[in-house]
Amino acid sequence: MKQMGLLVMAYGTPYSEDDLLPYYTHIRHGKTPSPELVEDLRKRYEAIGGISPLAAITQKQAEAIEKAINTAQHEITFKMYLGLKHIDPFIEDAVQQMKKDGIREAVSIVLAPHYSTYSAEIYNRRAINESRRIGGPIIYTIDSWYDEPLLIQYWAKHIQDILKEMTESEKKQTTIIFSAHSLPEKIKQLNDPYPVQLEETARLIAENIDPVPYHIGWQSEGNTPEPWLRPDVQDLTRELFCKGYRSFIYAPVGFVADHLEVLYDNDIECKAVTDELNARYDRPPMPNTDPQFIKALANAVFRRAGQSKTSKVSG
Ligand SMILES: CC1=C(CCC(=O)O)c2cc3nc(cc4[nH]c(cc5[nH]c(cc1n2)c(C)c5CCC(=O)O)c(CCC(=O)O)c4C)C(CCC(=O)O)=C3C
Ligand SMILES: [Fe+2]
Repeated sequence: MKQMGLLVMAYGTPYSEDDLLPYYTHIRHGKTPSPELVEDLRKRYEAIGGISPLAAITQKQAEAIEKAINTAQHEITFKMYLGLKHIDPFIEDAVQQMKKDGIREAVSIVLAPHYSTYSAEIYNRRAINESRRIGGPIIYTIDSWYDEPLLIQYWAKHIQDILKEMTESEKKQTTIIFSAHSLPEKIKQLNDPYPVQLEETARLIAENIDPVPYHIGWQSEGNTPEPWLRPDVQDLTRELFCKGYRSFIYAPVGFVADHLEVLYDNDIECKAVTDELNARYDRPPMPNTDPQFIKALANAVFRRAGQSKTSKVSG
């Protein structure tokens, strides 16, 4: 049977408080953050329980994708390698390990559904550059998977679960806020598909649930002077409250796991706004290792492996 590498790439999170400074410095391209910024970040991690559950979830997601894809088909055996953006094991480490293990071809997937110049493009470029540098495996990258049917179904099911508990009059005052991580506004000039892909994810999910008005927002914007994509989800909540909405369903579909951006920026910061306004707050569970969600990723990987074969035969 054919063997291929499965390179699963994700953001990474500190494993302990000691990792906080090097991790944050890496995110800032090697610039040491001020003590105030570090303290602010430390407090946010503290508010969600000390450190993030993300490290364990990412590991479990990666193992689950490997298992799902090796169980679902018997043409190719995939061997999983985890490569992180901002902490070890780094993407480059994973590519080196694949080479050491004699892997000649690999499919890579990023644990973030939408393509952007700040996410998928960087992950994929780092993997391919390292492989070229060391003469490692050919890596078939996946740009995005924001419209995978099982991803859409996952969110639709969990939003519908919230809607079906509401009375008709409650539902009439409800809106859904679909969101992703904000990025510097200049991505629009680069024709980055990120905003359009988020809209498409929202539209597809909305098609599969009871009709409720929905809006697009951005969250977790960075601490820099340049303009970021807006509206921010908290500002948007106030604006929509003024328009008469009294119940808000937050669907942070740009993310796939329980981590700081969701557990703090949604569950603490957005919740503080809805509490202040005396409005209802709901946030569906994150996909984490939900089997249907994992299958969505396995499907995307398997399709890409198939394309690699055809492109080789024809090219
Ligand atoms: C697009 C995108 C995603 C989604 C796609 C993907 O997943 O790749 C994402 C995910 C995540 N971002 C994360 C953590 C952080 N991101 C930061 C800062 C930044 N993110 C950015 C972008 C993104 N980030 C940007 C443009 C900055 C500013 C950098 C600068 O200064 O130029 C900072 C610094 C402090 C702060 O700004 O809060 C932290 C701590 C965690 C882990 C959470 C945990 O540990 O639980 C996750 C999953
Ligand atoms: Fe980030």
